Amino acid sequence: MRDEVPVLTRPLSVTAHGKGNAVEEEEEDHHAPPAAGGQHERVTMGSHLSDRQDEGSHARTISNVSGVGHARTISSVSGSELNDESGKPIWKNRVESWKEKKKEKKASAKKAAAKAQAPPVEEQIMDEKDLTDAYESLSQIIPISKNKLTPYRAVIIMRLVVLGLFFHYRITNPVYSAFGLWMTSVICEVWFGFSWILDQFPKWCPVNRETYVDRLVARYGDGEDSGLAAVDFFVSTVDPLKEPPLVTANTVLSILAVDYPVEKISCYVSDDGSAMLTFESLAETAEFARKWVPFCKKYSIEPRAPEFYFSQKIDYLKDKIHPSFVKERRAMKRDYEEYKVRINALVAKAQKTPEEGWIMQDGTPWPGNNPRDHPGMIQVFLGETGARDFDGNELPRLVYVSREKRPGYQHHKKAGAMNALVRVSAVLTNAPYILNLDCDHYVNNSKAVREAMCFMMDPSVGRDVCYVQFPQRFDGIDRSDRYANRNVVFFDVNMKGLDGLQGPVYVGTGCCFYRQALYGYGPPSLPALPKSSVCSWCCCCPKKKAEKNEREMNRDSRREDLESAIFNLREIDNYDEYERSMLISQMSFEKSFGLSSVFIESTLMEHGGVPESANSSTLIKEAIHVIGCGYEEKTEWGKEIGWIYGSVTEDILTGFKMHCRGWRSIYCMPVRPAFKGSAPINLSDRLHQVLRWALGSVEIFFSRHCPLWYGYGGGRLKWLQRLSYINTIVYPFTSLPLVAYCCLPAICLLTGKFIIPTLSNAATIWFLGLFISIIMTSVLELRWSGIGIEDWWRNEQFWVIGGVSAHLFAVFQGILKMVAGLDTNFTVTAKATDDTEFGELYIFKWTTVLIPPTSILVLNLVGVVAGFSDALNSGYESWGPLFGKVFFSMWVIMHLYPFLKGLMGRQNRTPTIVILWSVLLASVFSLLWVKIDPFIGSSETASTNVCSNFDC
Ligand SMILES: O=c1ccn([C@@H]2O[C@H](COP(=O)(O)OP(=O)(O)O[C@H]3O[C@H](CO)[C@@H](O)[C@H](O)[C@H]3O)[C@@H](O)[C@H]2O)c(=O)[nH]1
Ligand SMILES: [Mn+2]
Repeated sequence: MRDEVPVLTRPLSVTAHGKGNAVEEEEEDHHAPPAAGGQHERVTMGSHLSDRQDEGSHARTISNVSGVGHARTISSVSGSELNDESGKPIWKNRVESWKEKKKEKKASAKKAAAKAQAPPVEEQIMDEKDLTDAYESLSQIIPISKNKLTPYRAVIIMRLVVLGLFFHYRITNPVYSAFGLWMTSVICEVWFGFSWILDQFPKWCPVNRETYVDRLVARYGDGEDSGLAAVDFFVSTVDPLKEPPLVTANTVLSILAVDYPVEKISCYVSDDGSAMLTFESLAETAEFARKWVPFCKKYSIEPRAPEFYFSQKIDYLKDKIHPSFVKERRAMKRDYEEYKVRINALVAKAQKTPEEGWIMQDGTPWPGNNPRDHPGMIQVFLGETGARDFDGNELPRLVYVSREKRPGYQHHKKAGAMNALVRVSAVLTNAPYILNLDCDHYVNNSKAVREAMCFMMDPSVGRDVCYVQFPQRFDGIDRSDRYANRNVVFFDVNMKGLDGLQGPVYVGTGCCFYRQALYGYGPPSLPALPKSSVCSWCCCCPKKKAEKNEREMNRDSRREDLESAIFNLREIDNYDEYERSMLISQMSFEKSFGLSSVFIESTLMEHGGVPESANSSTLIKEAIHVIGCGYEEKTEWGKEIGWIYGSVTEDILTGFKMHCRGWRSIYCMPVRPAFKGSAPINLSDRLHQVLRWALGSVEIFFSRHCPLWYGYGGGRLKWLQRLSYINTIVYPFTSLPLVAYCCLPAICLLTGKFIIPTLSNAATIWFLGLFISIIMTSVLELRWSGIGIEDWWRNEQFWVIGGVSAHLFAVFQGILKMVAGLDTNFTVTAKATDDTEFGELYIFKWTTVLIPPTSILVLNLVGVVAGFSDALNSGYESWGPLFGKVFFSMWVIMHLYPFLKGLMGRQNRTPTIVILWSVLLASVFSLLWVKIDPFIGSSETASTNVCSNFDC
């Protein structure tokens, strides 16, 4: 057979299979050593597209070997031989015997279980201190000092009290001359107060953590035979034109060079666009990695993404730098430039699709020519059996995966892609941990995996940890971070707060999962819930909730069965193939996991790994099977298992489900950021990103997973954690009162009315008190979190900008989607490619999202002008109330200022024009105002108000 198929010098063929399309043929001796002088030999489990002639016969073979066929054959076998004398199925006996054994075990393990019941943070701190004597723990909670936290909490309580008194005052003192305005403003204020509570209280007990990476090595060893757990990296990419291959390549290279035992790392790249460009550039990247990885390891360089490494300035005069390093670095840089040229050539070639579609280098058409209708494709590069690096060492396995897509099948965007990877990786490598990254998030700290393992592999911490989330950090953001791209307040304040509760939310990238947690089970140390313990506090538990609870119960008992299966597989050495499959199908795992017994079996292996007997060609076939477009039909994928579908922010939903099951997550912030990504820095792209996130939240709000009502019966979500999840899904709705509130000052200025009546002494105190407590909470928050005031202010500004534009649109789109079933598409955020520094910042695309903030801005500017001209006309006594209103209006304008800047584009180019226009507009309006003045009657009443300068 080997003679018939030409030996590939470039692995430009892929394994593709599906619905009678191209069917692959396995290279029989794939374990053969790399071809002599095969500098390009990178195929490991690689395969060739079949000889067209025996396609038919081969297709039959496949369906015989694949899990589907297998399971079917088995279930048709008559049951007699599988039953014992009493007619009971053998597997059932085994389950029972196992359950008994487990009971015994449980009694002895009770103590341990009691301790593992996730004690509150304070206790945990104590515990950990005690434990340091017994053994060195791999991480520690560093509590925030009492003298920072206590005043913070005191001020929060104070603010809450003052807020109550303030509302009391506001509601009992209506402004009859402007009742509508007053009413609107009070409603808005009540909503703001409510959303403040949602935002504030989850930050009640923030924590910091510290990891001890060297202790990890001390405990588990390093290198080939260390006890470190394996990790499967997932990288998602969809559109090589928006997500440049070079960006993805850098991510991949940084993963392959990560500081971790090589055979424990695999990198799966999901190509949702089925682009030959992505595939070919991955092949180039695998080749380049053979030079790049040994270089990184030899000199311990950081970061290990070449683009970012070489753009760093290094000081050659530092004494530590070795001359050989300088030489090699220069050579490496040249190699990288050449590699870049090759990638760019591929990109250039890919700009125009040939009419007959893409042809691979071996002359066969690219199976993915139609991205909406193509077979699943898999190609393995490097790895155990593949090409070695230039020093002769093994490299991590790199797998290209493009899941099957067919018209009429939902593919569920990123979540669907991730789930396909979960299954492929389970079949091929089955690492117990999964680390997922967006294509533009490279590994910035080569110890990142070790950092995660400090939690995951620590028996005192890791048992109930579903994931370790790292903060998202970014490159290439303008120094002042005009549009709050860094999201510092979220990543350094809110997330630390959540870490003190049940753990940070999952943000879609830079997150290391425990694979078992993705399979829909609860944490191991929590017992199955007894029926009575549910709803201990919700006395009015309706029937529906009880039903839900029951479902949860069933899951837990199913888990028991699953565990029994694990037990069986381990206890019995010479178990029978048929019996095993019987066990699996009988226990209806297929209903949740789909029809792949290979995959289901992999889920039974808590510590990962593939069975040694497994033959790589059957594994590849099975891998193709599990990325089929119909695989998830009538299963629980996306509902209970894996990444959860139903929202464009699949990340929030996925993390939420895990927390509901009682898992906890960990927030890990190494000093050197673990991962770094890019963010859209121009206004329009940024607003669209925020729009998508907000839309995702609205989708969750209207779904069955709404945190307001989901998961009470049997759920294990802590209530402050729930509050925070509620906050993440209701925040877009704050846009409605926000728009109203931003228009109010302008309307007041134009009509001469005001929303606050004459102030009494008591009222002045409440206003002052509120004002001061707001400032104080912010200041104290800055103090414990260590973020800068500028970051905080940018966040405030962008909260208003996003609120009156993107969030508003998200609310309407979300409602439209729910009512009319209109679907919105996932617009991938464009990644920065512009070489000029911050050139992106000034790109300006006009979109409808910009209309509301522009109108609000203009309205307020006009209001201020009108107010002044009005005051000029009416004399001295009207200046008092004017200042109150102008202050109010300025508050809005100040918040929208970055937006104004964005509208103006590059400042040093267009200032004159803009100034001209604004002067023109302003004078036209003020002149008009003086002439017409339609509100002359009402301004009399307004002028009697002695209004304050304090507003909120
Ligand atoms: O059909 C799709 C669409 C997107 N993606 C990938 O999803 C990732 C995120 O997309 P991007 O456009 O970069 O979105 P961002 O707003 O930058 O991403 C943030 O927000 C998303 C939720 O909306 C999360 O999924 C991301 O992890 C998080 O970084 C990228 O790697 C894409 O390649 C797919 O794989 N398939
Ligand atoms: Mn992104």
